[in-house]
Amino acid sequence: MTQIAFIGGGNMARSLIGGLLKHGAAPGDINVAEPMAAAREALTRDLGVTCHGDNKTAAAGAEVVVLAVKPQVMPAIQGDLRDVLRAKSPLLISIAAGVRIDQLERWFGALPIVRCMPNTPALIGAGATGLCANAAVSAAQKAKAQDVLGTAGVTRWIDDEALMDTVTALSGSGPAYFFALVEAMEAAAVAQGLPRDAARALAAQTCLGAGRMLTEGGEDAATLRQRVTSPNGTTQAALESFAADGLPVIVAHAMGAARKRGAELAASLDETT
Ligand SMILES: NC(=O)C1=CN([C@@H]2O[C@H](COP(=O)(O)OP(=O)(O)OC[C@H]3O[C@@H](n4cnc5c(N)ncnc54)[C@H](O)[C@@H]3O)[C@@H](O)[C@H]2O)C=CC1
Ligand SMILES: O=C(O)[C@@H]1CCC=N1
Repeated sequence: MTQIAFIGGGNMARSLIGGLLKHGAAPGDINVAEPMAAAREALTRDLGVTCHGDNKTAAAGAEVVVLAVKPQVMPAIQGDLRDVLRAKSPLLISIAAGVRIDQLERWFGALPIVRCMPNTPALIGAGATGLCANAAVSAAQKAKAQDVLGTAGVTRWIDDEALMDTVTALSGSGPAYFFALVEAMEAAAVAQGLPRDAARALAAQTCLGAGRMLTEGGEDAATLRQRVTSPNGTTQAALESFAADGLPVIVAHAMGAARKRGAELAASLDETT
């Protein structure tokens, strides 16, 4: 089996490792570098993977190295990894928001690099990941990256790297938009008098059902929306209120802010490295 190293053992690493293990990867083939002792213990206890306090040891011998640290931490790990990466020239996969392939090449060397953007539903195998490769990635390595991220859910290759910040704004951050909408729906229902537990259960199941119809039914969101909307009915009243309050503009602004923040995160790293 492929030896995979994760640099950073936080939320996303845990989600991706969970997916790999569910799809037949052996815990012994996965090494994780994580500076926090409590996080290392939890990863070993819960997932059976081997954890290390230093990045170099974790990455040594790996065929695939997944960089799962915060964007701001990325430049700080180059010193640990540069030599070990040069020696073996593994496939480098970065999941960091904003961080560009040219920056990764500058910090870690001329390696096969895949920049990708997964999301937290990877934890339950329902993730969505956009991937973008540099020219050094072979067809076999592309398939390998697809295998690693594919265990977490749906994958799409993005040819134009500039669009990775849009992928981040759409599916990377998207689960949080969805949760914010659910919070608002629950709060409105409670304000109208519904008990909190009923509001929570009905909102969650509504979202699950709607999500499944989108992914399993083969019809687009507009068609499904129209089917709910009886002429002059309750849904029409709500949707007209959304439109009057500018929902599409609100969403476009929010996704613009997310995309801009991704580019800013990367630019701030150019200033310091
Ligand atoms: N949370 C999310 O929804 C998503 C996050 N991402 C990206 O994934 C990356 C990780 O995010 P999270 O897992 O949410 O963050 P996290 O904070 O849960 O995990 C980062 C881990 O890196 C460790 N770390 C810190 N310094 C380190 C070092 N020098 N060497 C090795 N490990 C170190 C931390 O102790 C922590 O456990 C970020 O770059 C983020 O942009 C990508 C997609 C979705
Ligand atoms: O908020 C963030 O920066 C990360 C990237 C996408 C989701 N979480």
